[in-house]
Amino acid sequence: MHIGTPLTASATKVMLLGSGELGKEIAICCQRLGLEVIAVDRYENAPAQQVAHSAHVIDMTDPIQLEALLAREKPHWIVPEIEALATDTLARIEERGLATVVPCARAVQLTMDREGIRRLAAEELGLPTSRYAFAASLEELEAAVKGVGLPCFVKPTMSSSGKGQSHLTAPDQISAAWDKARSGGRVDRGRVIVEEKIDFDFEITLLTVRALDESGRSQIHFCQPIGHRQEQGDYVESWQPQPMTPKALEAAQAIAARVVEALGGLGLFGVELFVKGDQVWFSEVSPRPHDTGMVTMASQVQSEFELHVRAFLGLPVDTTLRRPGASAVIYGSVEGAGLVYEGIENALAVPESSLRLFGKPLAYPRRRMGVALATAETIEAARQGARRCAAGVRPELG
Ligand SMILES: Nc1ncnc2c1ncn2[C@@H]1O[C@H](COP(=O)(O)OP(=O)(O)OP(=O)(O)O)[C@@H](O)[C@H]1O
Ligand SMILES: NCC(=O)N[C@@H]1O[C@H](COP(=O)([O-])[O-])[C@@H](O)[C@H]1O
Ligand SMILES: [Mg+2]
Repeated sequence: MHIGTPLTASATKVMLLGSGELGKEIAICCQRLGLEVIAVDRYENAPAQQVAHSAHVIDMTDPIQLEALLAREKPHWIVPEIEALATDTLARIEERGLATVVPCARAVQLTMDREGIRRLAAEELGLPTSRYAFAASLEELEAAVKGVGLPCFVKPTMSSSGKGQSHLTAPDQISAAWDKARSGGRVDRGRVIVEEKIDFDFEITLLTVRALDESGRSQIHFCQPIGHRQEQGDYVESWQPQPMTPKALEAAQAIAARVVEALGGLGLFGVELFVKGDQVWFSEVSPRPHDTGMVTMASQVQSEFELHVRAFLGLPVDTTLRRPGASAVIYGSVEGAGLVYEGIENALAVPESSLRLFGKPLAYPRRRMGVALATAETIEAARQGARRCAAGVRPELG
């Protein structure tokens, strides 16, 4: 299928690389449009694999395994869902015209690595970011922290959801931060980024969609900003819309548009920004739906997942907010296999609430196992609703 033409019987195969909670919703949206979904992940029975036509378990960072699977399945679209992938393999597949990588291989390559996206944003595009430096040894890290200044963050160059991340307030924490970054990322590349801590009023995810218009030209669409609260580098609560000054919104949209245009391709991007008054800093970007954007399943006419799928298929998109909404994370709380949930009747008694329990086969206390969603007349009421709904759900070992 060529982008912009109706779906045809000859191009209907989507391969998801990563099959977590975000992939599960992408899979459902693809299936609603009649596509075949092949869900791939590093472990069996991952959330998207439970709703896909077929599933594979491989090490997606291994180019040989990934290439062999792609050669066997021959998908028309490859939809990366996590960062840790053999992205050079994806670039080769795209170059040879064998499949469309969503949004494009370059965007996936640049964003999998904090160094790639940070250098693009700060050095090539000249966008405002925190001060930063990279380090490849404990000695280099000590020098980098000195240069950037305290307080700061140390993060593995390849990681997400706060994995391997440390917040440093004193020099004697540097060595522990180095060890944590090396062991806690999804892939140890032996390299870390040090970032100055930005003293923001709030942080947002600006979901930005690059889609085709009726004449086949690409166009940028923005969702309303999503506010969120993070603990230990991982999101615990999000809401939409996040009120901000017209100047800050304008700056946020200008930054997001520049980043998304520079990355290229069709799809939805989660642009993470820090805001203080009218001032906005670029933090990072996901070339795919964002965890904080799960709120859009309740708050928007089309969720971030539907927008992603529509955009890469060349279909029309609508980013309209339907009603103020919020999401609150449900953690595993316990460790073990086969989690069951008590209290769902009470949780769902919250007006305008709904649940997404992901079905991850294995729980541990800080693993995200589900989210509660709620809408209401006001943002505050929606946040309260989502929190109450989440608190009502009690994960237990079955
Ligand atoms: N330079 C910074 N200044 C202030 N806060 C920061 C900075 N870097 C990270 N944080 C805080 O830590 C959170 C997680 O950081 P970041 O987004 O870089 O990690 P991540 O592992 O990519 O997480 P995710 O995959 O969930 O986006 C941010 O949302 C923010 O709350
Ligand atoms: N911030 C990125 C993010 O939220 N990614 C989501 O978490 C899953 C991994 O969860 P797991 O670590 O519990 O397997 C990923 O597959 C994706 O859906
Ligand atoms: Mg982030």
